[in-house]
Amino acid sequence: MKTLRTEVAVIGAGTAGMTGYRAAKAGGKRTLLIESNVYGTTCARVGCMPSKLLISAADAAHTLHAASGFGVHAGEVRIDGKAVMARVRSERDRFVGFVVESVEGYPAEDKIHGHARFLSPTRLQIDDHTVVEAERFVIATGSTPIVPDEWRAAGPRVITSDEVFYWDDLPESVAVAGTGVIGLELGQALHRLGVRVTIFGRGGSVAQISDPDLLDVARRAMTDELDVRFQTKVVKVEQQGEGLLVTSEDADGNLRSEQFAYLLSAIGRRPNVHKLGLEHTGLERDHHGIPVYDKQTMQCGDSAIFIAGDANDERPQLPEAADHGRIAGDNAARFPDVKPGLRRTPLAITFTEPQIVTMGASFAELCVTHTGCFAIGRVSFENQGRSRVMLQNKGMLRVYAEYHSGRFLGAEMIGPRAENIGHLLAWAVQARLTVGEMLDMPFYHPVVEEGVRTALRDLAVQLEKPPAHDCPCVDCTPAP
Ligand SMILES: Cc1cc2nc3c(=O)[nH]c(=O)nc-3n(C[C@H](O)[C@H](O)[C@H](O)COP(=O)(O)OP(=O)(O)OC[C@H]3O[C@@H](n4cnc5c(N)ncnc54)[C@H](O)[C@@H]3O)c2cc1C
Ligand SMILES: NC(=O)c1ccc[n+]([C@@H]2O[C@H](COP(=O)([O-])OP(=O)(O)OC[C@H]3O[C@@H](n4cnc5c(N)ncnc54)[C@H](O)[C@@H]3O)[C@@H](O)[C@H]2O)c1
Repeated sequence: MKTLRTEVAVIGAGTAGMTGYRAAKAGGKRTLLIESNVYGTTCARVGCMPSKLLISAADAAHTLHAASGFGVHAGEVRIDGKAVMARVRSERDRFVGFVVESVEGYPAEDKIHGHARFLSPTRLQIDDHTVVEAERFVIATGSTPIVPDEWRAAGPRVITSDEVFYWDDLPESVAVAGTGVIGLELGQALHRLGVRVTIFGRGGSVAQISDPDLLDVARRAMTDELDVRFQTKVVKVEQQGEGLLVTSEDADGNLRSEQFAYLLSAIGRRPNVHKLGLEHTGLERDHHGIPVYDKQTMQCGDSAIFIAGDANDERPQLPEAADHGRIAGDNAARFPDVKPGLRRTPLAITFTEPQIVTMGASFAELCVTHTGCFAIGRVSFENQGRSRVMLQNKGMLRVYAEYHSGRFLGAEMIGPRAENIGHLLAWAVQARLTVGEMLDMPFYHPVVEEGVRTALRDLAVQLEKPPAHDCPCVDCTPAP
């Protein structure tokens, strides 16, 4: 058994681990980066990039279908599944290549391959070949898709997003479990590429939306196009021939069994904190087993251990993993003189059509932090000028601001160009603008942003009224 001594050990070479490694090195510390799997990160290999590649192919197919609404007829649309998947894989490999190249640029003596597990607060076991003794640690171990054991038992046709981007061809049919971000993004993309898709939602949630009024609009938008069955659970999965027999149960207890080529489990991801030997660190952990940590410094208690990225489950998105990693690596180098790092305004985008975006404080969060003291403005995109012009007139924006100060707090939206509007509004939240200041900004014509102005004007009117005796959260039941 080899023993290595270092100042900082970073566990996991994903986005958070790579930025953590670079920050600790920039802080002047001898740093080891430990990875148990292949290099390339979840984002580039099986996450953000390949999913957006698949969605772009689906958008191309959809544009052809939607063209007839403008009187433009493209003829018969033919989707070559092998060509679609070949582009997804080859472009994905290109992105992965850049990441791998970066890691290859790190000095060989800084990298160890193997699964890391804590033996004590200062020692790690790497597989069965090395013990690493370190003064400080960054846990950046990412997350893993959840698949219930009883589904897994039905064999290899039960898959997760990890497998989709290795397909050579598009399958005939896919059942998707989960109406979260992954279920809706991939479910809609596959549907638009000609795959028979049914999406099962055990409740009524739609991606990250928490505003009940918006949820209604979003459920309608999704069911208008897709076979989404809300309040319907997958209760049994059996292997049948080449595929699967999936039995579901709706809210009235009706059972239905259908054949699909695959079942895609998109019911969430679990932080990789369970096979890390955390019980040997003395760290306090929450009920999910995640060490209790400070969201500004990423420090676990007052220890020399920091946690970053999906591993801490705070905001499991790529830009957050990078920020967490930078803060954790920097503070590992500075320990014990840790300092708060830059945390940005929350921004989450679901790349469905219509796109879904939340930024700043969500409706559900405001119901806790601003009970009775936030106002709501809204706009529907159904009759919004530019949205109708583009035949994308679906969705709604709900904007929130604080009474008295008029400060803009956040928004939730499903609608056209939401990825861009989300950025605009997130910047306004971070700049601590008031609704009045936002309305003083320029708005061109005819643009979707004029819809934002309508919502802000509505919000300004609501802010003029005295706060309702009823908290606006009377209908604030937790998102199902
Ligand atoms: C299908 C999909 C689509 C997504 N799309 C988007 C998107 O559009 N936009 C967005 O912002 N985010 C998106 N995300 C989320 C984003 O990919 C993740 O939040 C981000 O990649 C997490 O980075 P990370 O560094 O925390 O984890 P990872 O990149 O997973 O890195 C963790 C690393 O730790 C290693 N590891 C784990 N345990 C150990 C151990 N004990 N010892 C050694 N190594 C270990 C793992 O092998 C892995 O390489 C998507 C995710 C998925 C799955
Ligand atoms: N565009 C993006 O930024 C993007 C894209 C994909 C993934 N991601 C990240 O990946 C994370 C994981 O995505 P996800 O879609 O797997 O999780 P999610 O938390 O977004 O959604 C999981 C869904 O599964 C449902 N569910 C949970 N248990 C279930 C069960 N037993 N049966 C049926 N349904 C069940 C939940 O109600 C929820 O609707 C997200 O939180 C997101 O941060 C981001």
